[in-house]
Amino acid sequence: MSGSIAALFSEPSRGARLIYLMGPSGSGKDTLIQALKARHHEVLVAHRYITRPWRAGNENHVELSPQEFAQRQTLGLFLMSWEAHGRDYGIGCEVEAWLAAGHPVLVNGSRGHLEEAQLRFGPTLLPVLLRVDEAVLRARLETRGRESPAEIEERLARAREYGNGISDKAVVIDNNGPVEQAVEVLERLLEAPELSLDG
Ligand SMILES: Nc1ncnc2c1ncn2[C@@H]1O[C@H](COP(=O)(O)OP(=O)(O)O)[C@@H](O)[C@H]1O
Ligand SMILES: O=P(O)(O)OC[C@H]1O[C@H](OP(=O)(O)OP(=O)(O)O)[C@H](O)[C@@H]1O
Repeated sequence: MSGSIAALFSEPSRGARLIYLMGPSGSGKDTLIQALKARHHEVLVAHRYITRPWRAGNENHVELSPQEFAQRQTLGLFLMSWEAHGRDYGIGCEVEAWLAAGHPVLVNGSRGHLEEAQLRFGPTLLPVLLRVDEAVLRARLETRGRESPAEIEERLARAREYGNGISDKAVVIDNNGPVEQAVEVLERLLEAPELSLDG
């Protein structure tokens, strides 16, 4: 069945989907994406442009200074962008060309930006929410060790902000257990026939 994931990302098809992966900071999005790519190198993941040092964390993002970010935003070079935890996040406009060429794209998104993204993309956007219990999230953020205690509290407060409103609008993947379990759920989702809409 994994062949269908390879085909999904290698054979252009009309109606390619924007798979919009959300979850509070620390819920395991980067870990899930890396685990999926380890199994399926064909998966196309949009690089994020972030005003965060490229060395920080385990994401292959593009570091921009606040000035660079503001310039690109002014020039309309972001397909979508948002601010969180004192950082600016952007998804580049190149992703629109990938979708137009018939390639589905996995985007590491934001719950806070979901409404705007859905207005922009409509049914092309497939919302996926990674869910972890608060105690697990706290432990994961502390183990990650990238943020100060105050920044962890800020992330936990933001995690509570969106509550269940988002889960009603998204496919929910539980990541309280081993990440392999979450990857298998995501694989099944990607292999779902309606995802590989064919021209
Ligand atoms: N299923 C899991 N089981 C155990 N640890 C996990 C799991 N998923 C993620 N982690 C760990 O939790 C921390 C946060 O994960 P990360 O991928 O950075 O989250 P996000 O990208 O959503 O901020 C990392 O230290 C990561 O190794
Ligand atoms: O709007 P929310 O769903 O609450 O998400 C808040 C931010 O956290 C996520 O990024 P990431 O997990 O990379 O945060 P980090 O920069 O702390 O790693 C997400 O991409 C948003 O930028």
